[in-house]
Amino acid sequence: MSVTSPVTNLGKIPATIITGFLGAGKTTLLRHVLEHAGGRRIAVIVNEFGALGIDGDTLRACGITGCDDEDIVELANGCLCCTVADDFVPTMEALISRPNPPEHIVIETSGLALPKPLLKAFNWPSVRARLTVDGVIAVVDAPAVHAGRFADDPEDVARQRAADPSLDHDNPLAEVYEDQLMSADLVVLNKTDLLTTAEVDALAVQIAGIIPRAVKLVRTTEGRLDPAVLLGLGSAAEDDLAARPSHHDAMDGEHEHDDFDSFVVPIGAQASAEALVARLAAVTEAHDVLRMKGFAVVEGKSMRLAVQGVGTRFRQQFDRAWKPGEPRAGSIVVIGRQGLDRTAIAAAINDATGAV
Ligand SMILES: Nc1nc2c(ncn2[C@@H]2O[C@H](COP(=O)(O)OP(=O)(O)OP(=O)(O)O)[C@@H](O)[C@H]2O)c(=O)[nH]1
Repeated sequence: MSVTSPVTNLGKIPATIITGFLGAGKTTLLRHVLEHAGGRRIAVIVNEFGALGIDGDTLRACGITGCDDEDIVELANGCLCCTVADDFVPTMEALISRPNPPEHIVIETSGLALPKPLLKAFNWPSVRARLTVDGVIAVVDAPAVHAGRFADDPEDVARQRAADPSLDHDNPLAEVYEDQLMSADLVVLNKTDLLTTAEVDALAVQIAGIIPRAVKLVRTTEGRLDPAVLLGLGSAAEDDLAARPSHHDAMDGEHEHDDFDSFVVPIGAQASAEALVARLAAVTEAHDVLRMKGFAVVEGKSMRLAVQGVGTRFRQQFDRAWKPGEPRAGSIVVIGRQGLDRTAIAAAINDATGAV
């Protein structure tokens, strides 16, 4: 199957931005795109909030034919929206200056990144001359929205607004979520397997109410969408910034993700995958962790265990063999609101007795 680009911005390389909150399913969707790219040369830039490049590693481990390691560029440890000048622009310049430049670039932003500063970077002269934003895709974790994870506590907002009338939200997750939606050309309502059709219908209406433009919304599970739906939107979003309002516009350089914290916990060899995941889920519950992901060594197994947690929902799989010479060491990235008790969380993750 082939994916076509629009004729607008002729000669420019199209770039798709995939945004969406922590754990919404961005990497899963991207992996599906790469698996169904039909031979098209796609370069990927993955940005993560945590200091370990888990997403890049996950994509490399998938063994997609035609997807070379050099086509996956990681910008770890920071949010693209803060490191646009230092990291993003030079990376894009290097990609498009290759002797054999990519036909399409897909950028997976960190779950906490605000897309607007990234969109603005497409107006830097060196970038604008060769690239155009084909589209911004916002991946939404349908069950997380349904559970109210991005909602404000109305009483809390009323109380805080009494002191500060300019207050918008009390929940920093709400601001990141809304910013990501408001920048979108296409909304992907993912993880619909975990809700009823009526619940998904209600979410679609709720989301349409947040976005001030008519934006297409598609529903899916495991990001299983035809790349022809995702690539080739031809939005030239860099010319259309005013239509994509952001909380950040009024924030004068402050970033919502200052409200979040991330750290890495090294873990020893595990007696069992199930016991590890049960322990991680208990720690998540006890400490209100938003996201965990990482790799582990399991005794007696030649394969690496990949672990993914979104809230208390965990998945694990042996994703590939440990490579010769690769240190057999496990680590888990933990992401949550500021104020996480790092010492207690690290101790509980490593406590085989199960105390949290
Ligand atoms: N039940 C269910 N789980 C899903 C679906 N899509 C993705 N997942 C799982 O959700 C978890 C997070 O998926 P990722 O694709 O890593 O999410 P992400 O948005 O890239 O995460 P960050 O990069 O950390 O923000 C993984 O365990 C996925 O297997 C889905 O449609 N249904």
